[in-house]
Amino acid sequence: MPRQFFVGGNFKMNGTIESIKGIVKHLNEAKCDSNTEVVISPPALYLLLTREHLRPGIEVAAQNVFDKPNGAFTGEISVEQLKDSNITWTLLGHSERRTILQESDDFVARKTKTAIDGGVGVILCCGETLEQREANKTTEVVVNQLASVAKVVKDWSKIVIAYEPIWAIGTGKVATTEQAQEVHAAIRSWIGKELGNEAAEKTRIIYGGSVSEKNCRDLAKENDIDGFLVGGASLKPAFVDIINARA
Ligand SMILES: O=C[C@H](O)COP(=O)(O)O
Repeated sequence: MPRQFFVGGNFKMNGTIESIKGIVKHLNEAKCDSNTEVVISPPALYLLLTREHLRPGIEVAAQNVFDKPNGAFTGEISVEQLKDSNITWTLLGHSERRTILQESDDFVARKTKTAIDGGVGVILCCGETLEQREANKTTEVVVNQLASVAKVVKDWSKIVIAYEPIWAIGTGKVATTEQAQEVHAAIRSWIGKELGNEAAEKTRIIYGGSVSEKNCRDLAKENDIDGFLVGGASLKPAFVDIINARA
C-alpha cells in the first residue's frame, strides 16, 4: 500500500490570535487533497484556539512536549495535557531546538518515547549542517540522531521522520530533488536494517527546508519523499498548494 502523503506546517514562534484565526479559516475553506494528512503546529499559546477553530480532519501538533508526567516543571507541557486538549501530534528534535536550546539526542529520544508511549504522534526532525554535508557526513549525522531514538522506541508506526538539512531551513536554499531523495533513501535503508522491512516500507519520511509552492511538486515526485515539513510558507495561503503537491 502506498504511504499516505503528510504535510506539516510549523509556524515556529510566529502568529497572533488574529493571524492564526485567518490561517485556520483559509484551511477550513480550502480544497485539500483528501489523500494528504495535514497537521499544523502553532506556538503553544495558540494550540487550543487552533484546535477549537480548525475543521476535523486536520490535526494539530505541539512544537514540543516534556518527557515527564504532570508535576513541578515550570514552563513545560505534558503529553497528558496535549491529549486533554485534543492535540494529537508533537514536533521533536527540530534543529532550532537542538542548536539554540542545546537539546541532546538523548533528550529528544526520551521525549519521543514519552509521546509515543502516551499515544501522541511524533514528527521527528533530523538533519545536518552545511559543514557536515561538505565533510560527507550527512548520512552518519542523520542516522545517529535517529539511532538515539531507536534505542528507546521500537514501534515507529506513529513517528513521521522529517529530514531537514539545516542549511536549507529558512534560507531559500532548497535541497535539490536528488540530494533530498538520496538522504531519504539512506534513512529508509537504515530503518530496514534497524527496525525491519515493514517499518521501512511504512514509515513516512518528509522533507523540510525552504519548501514552497514552486518547488514542492518536483520534490513530491521522488520515491522516498512522503511529504513536507513547511516553515515560512505554512503561514501563507500558498500552504494549500503544498498540501496539494501530489494532487
Ligand atoms: O520546520 C520547518 C523547517 O524548519 C523549514 O522551515 P522553512 O520552510 O521556513 O525553511
